[in-house]
Amino acid sequence: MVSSWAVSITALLAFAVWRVTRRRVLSDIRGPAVPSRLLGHEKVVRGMEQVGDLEFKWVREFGPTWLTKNCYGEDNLWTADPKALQYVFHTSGYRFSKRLVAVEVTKLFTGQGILSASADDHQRHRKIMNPAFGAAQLRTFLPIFRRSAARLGQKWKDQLQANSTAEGGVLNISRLLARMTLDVIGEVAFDDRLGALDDKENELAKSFDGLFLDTLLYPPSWDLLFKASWRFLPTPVMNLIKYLPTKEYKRFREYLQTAFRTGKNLIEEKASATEKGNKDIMSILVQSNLSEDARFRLNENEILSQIATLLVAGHDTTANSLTWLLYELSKHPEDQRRIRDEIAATRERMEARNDEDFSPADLDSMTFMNAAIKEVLRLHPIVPTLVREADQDDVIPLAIPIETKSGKVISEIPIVKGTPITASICTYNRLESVWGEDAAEWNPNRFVESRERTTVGIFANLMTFSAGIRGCIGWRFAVLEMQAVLAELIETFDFRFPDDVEIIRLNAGLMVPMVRGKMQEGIQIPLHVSVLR
Ligand code: HEM
Repeated sequence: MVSSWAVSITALLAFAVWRVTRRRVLSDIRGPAVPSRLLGHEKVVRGMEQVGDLEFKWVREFGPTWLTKNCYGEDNLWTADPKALQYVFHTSGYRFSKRLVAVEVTKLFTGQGILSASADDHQRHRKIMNPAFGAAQLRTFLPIFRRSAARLGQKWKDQLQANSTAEGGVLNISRLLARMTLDVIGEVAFDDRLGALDDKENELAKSFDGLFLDTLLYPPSWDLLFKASWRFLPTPVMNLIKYLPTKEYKRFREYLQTAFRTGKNLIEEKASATEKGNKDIMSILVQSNLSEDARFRLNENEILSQIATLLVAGHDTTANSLTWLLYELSKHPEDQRRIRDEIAATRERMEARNDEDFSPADLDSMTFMNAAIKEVLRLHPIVPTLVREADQDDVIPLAIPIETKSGKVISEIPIVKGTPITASICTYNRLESVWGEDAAEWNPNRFVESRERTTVGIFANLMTFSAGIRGCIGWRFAVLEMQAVLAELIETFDFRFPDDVEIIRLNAGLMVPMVRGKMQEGIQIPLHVSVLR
């Protein structure tokens, strides 16, 4: 009896010492001085003048893995280390969950969809939706991407004619690009003409305009502290958060209601027309509701939530990336010309075959254009950070060892359950050890020259689409859409960066561009656009 007590106490003591040691390792990790006991680094991080500026500075000072404090003194382990990122997001499966705050905020504008689902539900959602995003299904979308890009081109020509000269003038390229990608997701996913490009008053597009600027840009201190306290609130109280009367919660509520209303109309219109075996998104969603097998069933709320999710995740992301791409090409006319020449050569081959338009293989064959797409996803990742939390005690492996405060050089970091890990995607995408000395510069050639690289993420060794089982389901969709739209726009227009404009990168949930000194005008990149054909 006495000996079993002694064994239990010894085991408990050993466990306590082991956990304290783990915590001590974490507190030995270097990081910037804490600016506020209550807010930790959260206020300075969310208030950064330009996305990534502080992280780029910290990586130079501490190496690619460092420690900051969250609100109420919670430790936050940041990493841009390729091995650590691959471990957390890919190798560990579901062992690193999304944090409660991220899940609850996501629910405010997407409901109970794939983005906010926890492990078991997520696996079910993903299994149901995966077939709609396969390579074969995607090929069938290409004509819609091309037609939509041509309609956007015509809109820009009309605007130029109305505002300046038929040959050219200055346009804010981001606004109609977002409207076009919204129409694309409507047509491709739900076989519906949302009409966002033609109708200025389009209800869905208007409920989306400036949504993230009004909700997630520069949160005040009280909001950071309030959200940090959510983990202590019981679920029934959490369920009331969406009814809070502040601007943030009101705007999210309005968007979700509009998206659900749109979704209900779509289901009513399309339900009778979908056939078993069809792999388009709407058919898959409608059929999943009828499934008798619980592993493949989505209830109505989940279907509406997937529609709300895809409307958000499937349009602004690609529009923003295309905006940054045209921005870089306007600043690098020689690269723009090289892409135009490549398109012209591919068009010649395509016409010699008597084909009417580019095939996916034609688009894939444009080496430099594809390098430019990869380069913009590297340099301007529109999701600059992702946060996860360890579901159990674990050890994070590092490819690039770091020196601790006590002078040790370590290549593994033991952590305790609950430790938040912030993946600095924008920093990983610019690590000199991975991308070379010019990692901070625009240089698509890095993707033309084949070099040995680390294996991280789902596309081009980038973290821009995240990695692993929760990585972007729409990455192939996004890449094909970017190829199709870019080829159309570069053939039709010449883009030049205007004098006296400075673009800044801001974190409004997604990384968005604004003009310095004109933030009240919202998201924009004004470019000088001239018509070529
Ligand atoms: C350049 C464009 C895009 C970028 C950079 C991007 C990036 C991302 C990232 C970083 C995630 C992970 C988010 C997280 O862990 O919280 C994600 C997830 C997701 N994306 Fe994308 N995305 C893009 C385009 C698209 C498109 C076009 C679609 C749909 C048509 C889409 C649908 C989704 C969905 C449904 C998820 C959730 C996946 C899951 O949880 O299993 N995305 N995306």
